[in-house]
Amino acid sequence: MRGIVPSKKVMSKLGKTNAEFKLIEEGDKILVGLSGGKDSLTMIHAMREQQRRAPFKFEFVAVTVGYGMGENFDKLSAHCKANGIEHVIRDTQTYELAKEKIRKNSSFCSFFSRMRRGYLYSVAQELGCNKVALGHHMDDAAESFFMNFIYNGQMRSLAPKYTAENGLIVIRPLIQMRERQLLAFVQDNEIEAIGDEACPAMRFDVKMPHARAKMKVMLAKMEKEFPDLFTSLNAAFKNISVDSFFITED
Ligand SMILES: Nc1ncnc2c1ncn2[C@@H]1O[C@H](COP(=O)(O)OP(=O)(O)OP(=O)(O)O)[C@@H](O)[C@H]1O
Repeated sequence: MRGIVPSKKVMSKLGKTNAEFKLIEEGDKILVGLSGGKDSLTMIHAMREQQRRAPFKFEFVAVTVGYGMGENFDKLSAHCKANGIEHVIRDTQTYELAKEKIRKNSSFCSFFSRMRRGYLYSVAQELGCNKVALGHHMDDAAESFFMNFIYNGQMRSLAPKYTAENGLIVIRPLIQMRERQLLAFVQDNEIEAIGDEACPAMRFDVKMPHARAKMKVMLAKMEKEFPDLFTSLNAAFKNISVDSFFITED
């Protein structure tokens, strides 16, 4: 089954990122995290097409983690089925476990994300996957970079590939793509994506993820002033002069 094919630009970025960071390799079995948002939806279609084109064989399965909030994933399942993509749904008690945090009005956004990551890893192991793919893109990497810089005093971003403590390899095939490319993919193909309001943190009137929203606004302003900002950031993330920072000798 051919299914929906992402644009040439998306496929070429995926191919280049794959080759550059050796993300997908012969014999891989990859768990692809599918939230139902535009990013992970683009990712499953791009990987499906990559599987068709690549001269090597790999398998993948889309996995959706529910938060125990009565989410309905029927449409998402039907979409995967119609496009010949294996889809596994796992519901969890994350919401129940997070209630205490919600009562205390403390940040539970990161709690959801930590719990989700843990579930994704255990499902990956259960399904015999050696890699986990996440749909983060260049805008996410830039926002994370500036969030860490401004709020935490750290120089960190989102790596295209790393090995988690449990030995699973985490890959981010969309990391060199812009968010607007992913939005265009779902719009052009009239794919119904879950919007930002589906982020569990947005469902409660407490502690919204202000920091990320602020970074988005700041980056948009900077990009207006410096149109090549993201191209530069992408290059800078590969061109790090560690020696030029304040490193102590011991
Ligand atoms: N409920 C979920 N089940 C499975 N994987 C998920 C889930 N939520 C997020 N992920 C994975 O983690 C990645 C990053 O999550 P994040 O919350 O930043 O994305 P999102 O805003 O839901 O975006 P997206 O548009 O990718 O779906 C997603 O792209 C997806 O690969």
